Amino acid sequence: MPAERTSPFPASTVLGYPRIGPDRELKRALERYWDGHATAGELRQEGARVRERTWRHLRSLGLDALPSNTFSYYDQVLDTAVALDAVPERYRGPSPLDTYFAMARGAPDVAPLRMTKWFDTNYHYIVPEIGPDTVFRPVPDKAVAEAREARALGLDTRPVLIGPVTFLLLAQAAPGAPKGFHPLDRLGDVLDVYGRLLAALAAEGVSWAQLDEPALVADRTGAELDAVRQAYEHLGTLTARPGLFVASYFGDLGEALPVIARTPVEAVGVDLVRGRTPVRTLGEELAGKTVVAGVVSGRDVWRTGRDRALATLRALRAHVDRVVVSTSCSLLHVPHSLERETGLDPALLRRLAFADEKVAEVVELARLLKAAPRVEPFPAPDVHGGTEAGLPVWETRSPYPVRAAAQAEHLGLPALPVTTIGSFPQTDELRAARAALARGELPVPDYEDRVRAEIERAVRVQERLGLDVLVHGEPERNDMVQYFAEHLDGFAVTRHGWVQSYGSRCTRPPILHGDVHRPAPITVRWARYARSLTDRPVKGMLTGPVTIVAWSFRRDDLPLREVMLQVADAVRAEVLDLEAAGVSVIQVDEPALRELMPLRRAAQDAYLAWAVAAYRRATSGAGDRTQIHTHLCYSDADQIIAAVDALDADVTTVESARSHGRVLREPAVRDFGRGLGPGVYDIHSPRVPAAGEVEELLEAVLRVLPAERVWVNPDCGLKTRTYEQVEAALATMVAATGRLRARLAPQPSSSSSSV
Ligand SMILES: CN1c2c(nc(N)[nH]c2=O)NC[C@@H]1CNc1ccc(C(=O)N[C@@H](CCC(=O)N[C@@H](CCC(=O)N[C@@H](CCC(=O)O)C(=O)O)C(=O)O)C(=O)O)cc1
Ligand SMILES: N[C@@H](CCS)C(=O)O
Ligand SMILES: [Zn+2]
Repeated sequence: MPAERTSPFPASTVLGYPRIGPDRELKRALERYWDGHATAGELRQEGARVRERTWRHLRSLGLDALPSNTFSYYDQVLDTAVALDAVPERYRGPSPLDTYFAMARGAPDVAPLRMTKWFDTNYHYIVPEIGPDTVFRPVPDKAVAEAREARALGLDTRPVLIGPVTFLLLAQAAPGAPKGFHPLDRLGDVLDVYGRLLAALAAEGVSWAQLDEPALVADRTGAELDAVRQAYEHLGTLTARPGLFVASYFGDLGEALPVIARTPVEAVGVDLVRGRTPVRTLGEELAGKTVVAGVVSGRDVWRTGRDRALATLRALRAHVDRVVVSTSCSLLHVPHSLERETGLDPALLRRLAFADEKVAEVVELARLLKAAPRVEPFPAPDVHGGTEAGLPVWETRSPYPVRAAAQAEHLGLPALPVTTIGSFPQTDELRAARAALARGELPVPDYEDRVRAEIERAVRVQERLGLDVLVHGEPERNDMVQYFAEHLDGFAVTRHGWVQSYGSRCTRPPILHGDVHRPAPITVRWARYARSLTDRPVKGMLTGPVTIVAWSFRRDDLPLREVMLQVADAVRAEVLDLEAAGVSVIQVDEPALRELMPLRRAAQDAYLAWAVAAYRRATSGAGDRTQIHTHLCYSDADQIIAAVDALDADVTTVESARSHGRVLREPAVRDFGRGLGPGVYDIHSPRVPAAGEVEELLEAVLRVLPAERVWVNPDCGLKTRTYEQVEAALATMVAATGRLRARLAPQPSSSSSSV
């Protein structure tokens, strides 16, 4: 019996912890290695330091059960693919580390695997590729090594892997897989390998393993629920294995709850912050199991309501075998610690908790739970989401065809206009200057001179390469959300509150804690300056209300749609000011539109209705001659193309190259009634695309869309690239466009079918 073999789950834990390091040590080590300034050994040493610090620190905070294998050099989904040896042959390189980074970032002659959003967070994972012929093999090295490493420090840990069902649901079919194949078809083979991974962990003396199954909080088909049953029946009945803890997070288990409850796994993790399942139901279903109760939010920065959390824990304990106090999900999504945030208003500071403070809350709640008398089962208060009405929209724009004609006349652009998404490389010098400005070591006028010089550099490059709609390059911005937060009332920003976004890239999500107002125009000055440098149109560049809210930690005392409305009004005012300053093309980015989408279908239409309304409220003040652009990236735009159309932007640029033109296969794209720019090169990889690749993608676009509505642009902004890479890639893009224009020229009014 597993129960005899397994020691009880300790009283407090977290599902995961930030891994970038309190000073972003891992980020720096990775980038040094990638730039050739550090050896693999030096990178490994830094990794080991980050892990050791994490385990020791968590124990010093009083946490009982420590997770391991939550460290990653790039991404935990990629790590799980490697643990199953699900490595496409084209990536295999001279060393496992090279192979790993080739999958994540590409290599000179091979594009990386697709990267996309991790559920509804701003974290991105690498999408594994599984085909009918993928040969799985257990590679327990990393998980075993980390458990061993911690053991050498005198600390027992619980290795964490992505669970088999979530892993396969998140994977995509390998190129060349037969139509109708889905990675989940390989469940049987994958389970065999998970079994062997678990056996290796048991042989290492590990008493518990955590299998993350966040995919179970979204709607699942009967076949998918059968897969859950099959997976955990199989793994649960293995003899050589640690105790099994299946962790769900980001919502309710819903119909997966009774399925998982009837399998022999010993522990189940439930999200009691976002979940709405009554405690009584959870208790009845999970009676006889250990419940890892996620009462401390891993998705926000607010302190936990102690009394309410304790009441939930006590109610749960009345039903189930054992209650472990935990976070609702990994703490990967919040910054390390408040300790160094000396600049925050003390009144706000008292309301906040970052990862370390949340760990302390978990520990304290476990202590209080232990001390609290047992209660008879009673129903905890149920919380209901309620329905939310749409936002009022102020429609002032004419129908698209009227606007399109006015804009064509006003802008006089060629066929297939070439543009970029907004940012140009953020050079080390620029970042250093901004850091010096923040320290008070660089006077504001000197900093602004540098920004002006950067704008001029970006404009000259674009003119020289022959782009049609220019951008100013966003050099004055540290981040496309933080910059606006710094200029709006109602937000606070942190000094060190870094959260990983993908690989080594991080953001400092602002804290939206009060009513939002725009005290003064934000972008107009720089837009004016950029316009003064050139005769070509320069896009005004704004971040949309959905994205500003999505990428901030937001207040929870107002409904989300009301918070968004306040931000939409601030953006609307900025659009009007840009227009009044003579800016004829204004881009309002909404890359996070898809991200905030509820995971359950029942809530999605209502969300899209008010998210779209917020966007339209922000942009509908613009006159007909003003061309409104929007941009979405990593947004699985194919899934929401109808809502994207409803944004009513004149031009939409979307990610496409990194997902190999997937968006083009979406039937709704053919019906997309406005300008569309499916990205023709992947900016997230240092690789410069070959001319043939760009041209092929453009040809594919032109087979689907009428040429008069096609725009040519990269997948996303260029801030993470170098000028050298950008100039080469943009030159390729412009040259490919020139060749296609020449082929279109004899039939200027015909559609794309001739291309
Ligand atoms: C487009 N994306 C964005 C997302 N979310 C955002 N909030 N912003 C985005 O742009 N989500 C989806 C996508 C992909 N995600 C990202 C996320 C992050 C980056 C990125 O390049 N991040 C930078 C940090 C950006 C920043 O805040 N820069 C600041 C601070 C720079 C810094 O580190 N300064 C040093 C000192 C430097 C010196 O002295 O020389 C320091 O503070 O220690 C700035 O420029 O001022 C990153 O490096 O991770 C890209 C895509
Ligand atoms: N305008 C932004 C959008 C990124 S999603 C940029 O170019 O970086
Ligand atoms: Zn983007």
